[in-house]
Amino acid sequence: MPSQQLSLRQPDDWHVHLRDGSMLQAVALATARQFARAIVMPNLSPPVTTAAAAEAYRRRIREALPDGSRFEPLLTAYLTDAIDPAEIERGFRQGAWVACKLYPAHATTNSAAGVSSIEAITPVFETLERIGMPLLIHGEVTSADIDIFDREAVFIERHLEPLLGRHPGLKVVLEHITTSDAVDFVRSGPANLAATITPHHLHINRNAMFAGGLRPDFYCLPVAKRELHRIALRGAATSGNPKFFLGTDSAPHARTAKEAACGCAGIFNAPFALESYAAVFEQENALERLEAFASEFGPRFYGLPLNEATITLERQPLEVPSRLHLNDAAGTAVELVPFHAGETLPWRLLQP
Ligand SMILES: NC(=O)N[C@@H](CC(=O)O)C(=O)O
Ligand SMILES: [Zn+2]
Ligand SMILES: [Zn+2]
Repeated sequence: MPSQQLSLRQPDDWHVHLRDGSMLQAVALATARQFARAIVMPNLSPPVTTAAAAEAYRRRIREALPDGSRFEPLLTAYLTDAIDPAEIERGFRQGAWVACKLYPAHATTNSAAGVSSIEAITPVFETLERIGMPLLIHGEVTSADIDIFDREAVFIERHLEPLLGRHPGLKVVLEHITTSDAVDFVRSGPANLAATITPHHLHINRNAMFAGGLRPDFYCLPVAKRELHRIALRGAATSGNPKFFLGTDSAPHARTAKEAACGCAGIFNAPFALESYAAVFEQENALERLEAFASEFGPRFYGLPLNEATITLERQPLEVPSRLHLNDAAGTAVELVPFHAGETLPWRLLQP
C-alpha cells in the first residue's frame, strides 16, 4: 500500500522555551527543524526585561543553530512590577520583541521576578493596548488557599475578565490552556482574545502523573486536569475556530532536574511536536484542520504573514526514544526525556 502523505504550510510554534547556554544549544534545532518561527519565552535567569537583552538572546539562539538556518525567533518581554512601559514600546518599535509575557510572581519556572499585582502595572497594559502589542499570559493564581487544579479557572474569573473589561482593545493570548473553563471563556470572548494549546494537554489527563507511581515527566504547569477538560481542549483545537492555535510550551529540564525530590515543571515535547499534534487530529477525524491550527491562526492573530514553505508528514510509525542525549556546542550531551518517550506515533515528519 502506498504510504499516505500530508503536506502542510510550514507551521510556527507560538509558545516555546528555548532556554540558554548549553540547554539552548542542545534543544534549539528540535524546534527549528519543524517550525519557521517561534514565540520564545523570556523566563531565563535573569529574565529578558530589556530590548538589549532580547537582541543579545536572539543572537545566542541564532548561534545555537546551523549556518543557513532560516528559523526566526520572535522574542518576548518579561513583565515585572518595575518594567518601564517606554522600554517595552521602544523594543517593540525596533523589533527587539513582539509581545509581552505576564507571569504572576511564583506561578511557574523562573517567575519569581514576575508580576505581584496585575492592577499595579496598568500603565503597561495601556501602552500595549495603544501600540497593538500582544499580552501573553500564564493564567494561574498563586494563592496557597486555591487548589492547584482550580488555579486557571480562578485566574480567569479574578484577573483576566476584569483585565479585559478595563482594556477592551488589549490583544491577549491565554497561554497553554488546560480547562473547559478556559475554552468557554476564550470562545465566547472578543476577537482580540485567543489561546494556545499544547500537545501534552491534548494527550494526557492528570492520571498520567500517577500511573503506577509518581511520573515526573508528565508534570508541567498549568498541571494537567481531569479527562473532561482534555476532551474540551481536543474539541477546541480541532474545531477550526481561529481563536485556538498551536503553542507547544516545550519546556526542557535535564532528566536529573525532573527526577528529583522537588522536580521541575515542564514537558519537553519539541522533538516530535508536530507528530504529536497530528496523532490527536487524526484521532479526532480532523486532519484537514491541522494546517489551520498549526500554520494559519497564529500568524493571523499576530498580524504576521503566513509561511510560504511546506512540510510533509508521512503516515509511518515513529518510535519515540525513551531518552535523548542532545549535544551542546562543546559536544557535551544533555540527557532529556521527550514527551511520548517509548511510544509509537502514527505520523512522522519527512525532512526536506
Ligand atoms: N510549562 C511548564 O511547566 N514550565 C515552563 C514555564 C511555563 O510555561 O509555565 C518552564 O519554563 O519550565
Ligand atoms: Zn506558563
Ligand atoms: Zn511555557
